[in-house]
Formats: sequence, structure tokens, C-alpha cells
Amino acid sequence: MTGAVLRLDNVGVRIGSAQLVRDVTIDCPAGTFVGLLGPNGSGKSSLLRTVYRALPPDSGAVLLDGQDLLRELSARQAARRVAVLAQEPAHEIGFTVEEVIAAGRTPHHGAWARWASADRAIVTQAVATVGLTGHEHRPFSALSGGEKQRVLLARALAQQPSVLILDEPTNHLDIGTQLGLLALVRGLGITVLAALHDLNLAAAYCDRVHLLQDGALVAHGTPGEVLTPALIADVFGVTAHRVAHPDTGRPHLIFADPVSPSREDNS
Ligand SMILES: Nc1ncnc2c1ncn2[C@@H]1O[C@H](COP(=O)(O)OP(=O)(O)OP(=O)(O)O)[C@@H](O)[C@H]1O
Repeated sequence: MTGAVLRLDNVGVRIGSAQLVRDVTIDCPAGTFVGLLGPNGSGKSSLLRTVYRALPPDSGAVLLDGQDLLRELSARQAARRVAVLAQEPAHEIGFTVEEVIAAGRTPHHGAWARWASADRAIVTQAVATVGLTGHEHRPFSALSGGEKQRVLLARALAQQPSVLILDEPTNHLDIGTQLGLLALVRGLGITVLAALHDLNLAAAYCDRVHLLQDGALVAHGTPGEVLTPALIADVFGVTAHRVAHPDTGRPHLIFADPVSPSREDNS
């Protein structure tokens, strides 16, 4: 799999009279892992939805290798190139693990076309990559939240996209699986745009990060440039101390508990 160049060019999102996102420009060079950060309700999911065509931008455009994703590519062409692991709970009731993952091949040949052996090999590989070999015939609805997330990642991998959109992909995952998922995705070599709440995961895995507040971009750059205690205090309203990760040298944040001092005073 190879990455595409993704550009969000002055994207605005409006639903009814609410302007959810204003004039956001984000460049994701091919093969980079780009983080989208910001408090609850800052517009991250709304922005990501424009990239996987769940929501049309109200202004601006989303460009994939220079082509307008909405106006120059068909839905199927876009689906061959952009996969998503979204936040919404999945309701694939009645399907097995393997059937859910196999749906990732649909944009490549249509729902009713004959399956090639290459399709089966891609699905088998995706199942193995997320560590679900042996679980192919289990009902999807009977899986735990974390197992479902791995199945949906496998479906996205089976799609063989050049851009992967992740919206809070580590929800429901234990720490080992969180790190494993992000390392796996980073190793794919495709372009990734990921909304992340965990700023330390963003610092560890992202090449660049973009910080949203109230639907507008307030900072962008490397994690080291953006994740400063001053900006974190300003945007998230918390005190953070920043240290260098002892192994990687990347920024690592330690958050202060604002309740602690008064507890000590009262004891
Ligand atoms: N369909 C809609 N109609 C009206 N307002 C909406 C709609 N969808 C989202 N919003 C509002 O838009 C704002 C941005 O929501 P969005 O889900 O994009 O934020 P977010 O940064 O992804 O939040 P979170 O971190 O909580 O997932 C919120 O105030 C939300 O209530």
C-alpha cells in the first residue's frame, strides 16, 4: 500500500445554521501520520467526515493527489482510496467477523461480483494482521468493544486504501492494543489523518499535529512545536508539565491534578 497526498483546503462545515468548522487547511504529505487534536465539540469528527464523504464541505475542498474528492471522484473511486475507522458504534448484526472484513473489498469490484483468490488472500492477511485468525466465523455482534474495533480496522486494511482516517481509534482498547494499533497503522506507509484525544499518543505517533478549537485551527506543526504547556492550558484548561520521553526523546505530558492542592490544604 502506498500513501496519497491529502489536502484539506480551506474547509468549512455548516449544518443548518451552525458553522461547525471554519476555513481549515491541513496538508498531509504522502505516507505521513497527521494528528487532529482539540477539546470535545471542537469539530474534529465533522472535519474528518468531509474526508470520507459522509458530510459535504460547505466551503473549500478536500483534495486527494490534487483531485477534488467530492467533485472529481465517484463514490466508488473515493472508497477505493480512503478508508475510515470511525467512532460511531457499528451495527453489523447477523454478520460474521470474516463477512464484515470482506466488505472492505466491495469498492474494488462491487457487492455481487465474483471473488478472486486475491480478494480472499487480502482478507486472510487483514485478519492475521489484527490478530483475529481463528475468530473468522464468530458473530461480529458477540465481540467485545475492542475486538470489534480490530475487526473494523481489518476491514479498512482489506480496502487497501492510500489514506486512512481514524476517529478516536483507541476507544475501548487496552493500553497494549492501543500502542499496537497505532504502531501497526504507522508502519503501513499510507497517509493517516487521526483524531486523537490522548495527547501523549499523538506526541508519540504523529509526524505533525493540528489543533482545533471551536471549529477553527489554532496551531499546527510537529508535536514538539504544538504541545506546549501554555497552549494546552489555553485550549484544554489544564496544567501540563512537559518532559522528554526517556526512550524516544519525544514530548511527553504529565497533567497536574487541580484538585490535589486543596485536598492537601483540607487534610
Ligand atoms: N448534525 C449536527 N447538527 C448540529 N450540530 C452538530 C451536528 N453534529 C455535530 N454538531 C455539533 O458540532 C460541534 C462539533 O462536533 P464534532 O463531533 O465535530 O466535535 P469533536 O471535536 O469530534 O468532538 P468529540 O471530541 O466530543 O468527539 C459540536 O458542538 C456538536 O454538538
